[in-house]
Amino acid sequence: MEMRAVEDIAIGQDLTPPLPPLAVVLNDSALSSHCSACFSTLPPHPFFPTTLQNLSHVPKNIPTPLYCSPRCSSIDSPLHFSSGEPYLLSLFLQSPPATWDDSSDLRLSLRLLYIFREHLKECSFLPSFPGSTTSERRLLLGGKKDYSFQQNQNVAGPDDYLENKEEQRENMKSCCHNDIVMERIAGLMTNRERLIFGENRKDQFRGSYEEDNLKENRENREGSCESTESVSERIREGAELMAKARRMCLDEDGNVEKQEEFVVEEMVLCLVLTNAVEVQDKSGCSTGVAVYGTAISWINHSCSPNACYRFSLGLENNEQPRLRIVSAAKMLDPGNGNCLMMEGDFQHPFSEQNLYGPRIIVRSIKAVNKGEEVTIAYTDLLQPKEMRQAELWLKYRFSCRCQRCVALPKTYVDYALQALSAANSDSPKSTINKMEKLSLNFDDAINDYLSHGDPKSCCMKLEHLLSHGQLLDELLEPKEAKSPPKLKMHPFHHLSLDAYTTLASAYKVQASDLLALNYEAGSLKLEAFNMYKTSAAYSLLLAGAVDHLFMFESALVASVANFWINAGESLLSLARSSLWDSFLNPGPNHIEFSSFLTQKCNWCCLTDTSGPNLMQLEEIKRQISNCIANKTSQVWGMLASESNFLRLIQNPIDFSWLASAETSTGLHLHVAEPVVEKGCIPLKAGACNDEVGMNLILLGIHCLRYGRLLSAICFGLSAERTTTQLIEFFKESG
Ligand SMILES: C[S@@+](CC[C@H](N)C(=O)[O-])C[C@H]1O[C@@H](n2cnc3c(N)ncnc32)[C@H](O)[C@@H]1O
Repeated sequence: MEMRAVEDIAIGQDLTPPLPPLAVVLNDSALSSHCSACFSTLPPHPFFPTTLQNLSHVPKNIPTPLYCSPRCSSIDSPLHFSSGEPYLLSLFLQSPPATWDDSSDLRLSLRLLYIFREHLKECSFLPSFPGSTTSERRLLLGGKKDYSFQQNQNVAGPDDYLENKEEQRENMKSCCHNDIVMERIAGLMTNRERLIFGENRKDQFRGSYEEDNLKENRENREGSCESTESVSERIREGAELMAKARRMCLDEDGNVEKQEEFVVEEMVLCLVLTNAVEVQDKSGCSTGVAVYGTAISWINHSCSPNACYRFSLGLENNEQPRLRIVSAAKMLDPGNGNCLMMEGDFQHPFSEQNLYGPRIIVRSIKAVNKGEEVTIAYTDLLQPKEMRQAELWLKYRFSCRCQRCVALPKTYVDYALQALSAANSDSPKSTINKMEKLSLNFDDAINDYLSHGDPKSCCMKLEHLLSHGQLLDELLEPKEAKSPPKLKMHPFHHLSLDAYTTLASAYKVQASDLLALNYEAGSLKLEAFNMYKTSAAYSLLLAGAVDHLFMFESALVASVANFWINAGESLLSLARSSLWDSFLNPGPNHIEFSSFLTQKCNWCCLTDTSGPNLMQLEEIKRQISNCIANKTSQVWGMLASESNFLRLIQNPIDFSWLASAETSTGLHLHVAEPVVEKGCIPLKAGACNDEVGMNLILLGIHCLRYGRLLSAICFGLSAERTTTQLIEFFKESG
C-alpha cells in the first residue's frame, strides 16, 4: 500500500486533518510527568485512574498512569486495565527483560490487541480486508477465555469460537500459515514473517536493480544476519511477556509453557514495530509511541521525502483540512468499496472519544503533484546512505530504492556526510578500518558525557578527534607531535555533525557547572564565559553545515530549522548573559533589547509580524541568510577563539574556503558557493557602543527568525513566533 496526493499540493500545506491514534502510550520515563491520555504535562495535583476493573487484581508498587483531568482518566484508564498493561509493568519491574529497556512498545501492543478483539466482536462481519476474514477473526478471538469481554454478552465472545486449548493453538498456527492473515490486521501490515525469519519467501529484491545496488543490498543484508536473530529473539521475548500479562489480567497464573507459541502477540507486536510512530513534544523530546490508522500507516518511507508530520495535543480551532491523500488502489479505482473501508474508517471501541491521544497531521515539505506518492522519513536523514539502509533493513526489512538511494554516483549530500578531508592520505582499505575505529572513538567520547556525566573529558576527546582525526590510542603517542594541526575530519561528515551537537551541549553544561561552583571568582567567570561562547559557536557551526547540505536536499528542512533555532537561542543567551559585564564595558546587556526586535532590518523582513507568506519563501530565505552570513563574519573570530578546532574553521556559514583546503590527494569534494551578498546594512544601534555584542544580538535574532521560518514549513505557522512573542520570550528568559 502507498498513499498518493489527490490534488496538486504546494509546499508547507497540511495533507490531513488532525487524526486520532488507534492506540497510544507514554514512554516509561514520561509516565510520571505527562497525562497518559492526552500527553499534556501533568498539573501539580494530577488525577489517578478511574477504573471499572477489580482493583484487587492489580499489582501494587507499579507505575500508575496519571491524568490531567477526570475526563482524561475516564477515557484512558479502562483501556489501561483491560489490556493487561499493569501486569506487564509489574513483570518488567520484577525481572527486567534482557532485550527491552522500555515497556512502551509492549504496552502499546497489548492495547491494540485488546482493541482489535473488541472491534471484531462488535462487527457481525469483518471489514473487507483482503483474504480470509474468518481466519483473521479466529486468530484474534481464538485466544484464552477473556473475562474482560463479559460485558458484551449479546455478541459472540471468544468462547463461542474455540473452547479447546489445543484446537485454539492449531487454529492459530494454521491461520498464521496463511500469507494474507500474517500480513495485515485491520489493514495494517504486520511484517511478522520478515522480521522474525529474515528474508521474505517472495524475493522482494528480484527486479530491475542496477548491479551496484544489488551488491550493496546483499552486503547490507549479510551484515545484518546476526541482527535478524537478535530481532527475532527480542520479538519472542516481548510476545512472551505480553502473553503472561494477558493471562494474569484474565485472573490466571500467568504461566506460559516453554515451547508455547505466542503467534497473536507476535503479530501485534510486529505490527507495532512496523507502523508505530514516536510521539514528540514541542521541543522534539520523545514522550511516547502511537499507532495511527491506515491514512498514516500506509505512508511509505523515502530518504528524500516530500512530507513530514507533527502532533497536536489540543483542539486546533482553525479550519481543518480534509484528507488530501488516498491509497494508490483507491486512486486507480475510486469505486472500490474494499479500499474505502480500509481508509481511516476503522473505528476502535473508544472512537466516540475522538479526542483521545495526540493527533497527527501530515504536511508537505515539497510541492506534490496530483497522483504523486506521499512519503515520510522513517530514519534520520543526516545519516549517510549505508547507515540509513542498514537501519531500514534492521527495523523494517526493506531496501530503500528512493531517488536519493539509487543515485549513481551518490548524491552530494551522501558523499559529504562521509567525506574525509584532503589531509587524509591513507589507502582506501585502511581508511575504512580507521573510520570504523574512529566511529567507536566518537561514540566513546560522547558516552563520557551522556552516560558518565563527564562533559570535560567528552569535549577534550571530541575536539581532538575532530581536528586530528587521530585515534585515541595514537593520542597517547603522537607521531607528528611537531606538525601543525590539520583538519582531517570533514566538517560535513556525519560524525562531525554529531560531535558539534554534543559539544554545544557539553560546553554549556560545563559553563553552568562552573558558575554553580563559585559565581564570584573572576577566573571562573571568564572560563565559564568562554565556554558559553564555544557552545554558541558549535551551535552556529552545526546550523551552518546542515544549512549547506539543505541547499542540496530540501527534505532536511526540519533538522535545519531546529539547528537554526538552537543557534539563535544560544547566541542570544550569550549576548544577554550578565557575564558580559565583567569583560565588556558597557556590554550589550545595557542595550534596550526589545528595540532590536522591533527595528526593521533594511535587508530582510525581520520584523514581519504577520508570519511569512510561504509563496515568498525563497526570497525571504535568501534575504535572511545574507544577513546571517554578514553578521557571522563579524563575530566568528570572537566566538571561535577558545577552541583549537573551531579556529580551523574559517567561516561556519560560507564553506567556500574548504575548496582550497582540499589539496591534491584525490578527494574532490564539491563545495557549493553560497549566495552571499555583501553590504547588509546594520540596524540602528541606538545607545550601544559595543559592536561585537550588537552583532551577536543581530545574528541571534536572524538565526532565530530564519529557523522559525523554516519550522513554519514543516510544522505550520502556529509554530512560528511573532516578534511580539519573541520579546515576551526574552523578557521572561532575561
Ligand atoms: C508503515 S508501513 C507502510 C505501508 C506499507 N507499504 C503497507 O503496505 O501497509 C511500513 C512498511 O512498508 C514497507 N515500506 C515502507 N517504505 C518502503 C520503501 N521505501 N520501500 C520498500 N518498502 C517500504 C516496509 O515493508 C515497511 O515495513
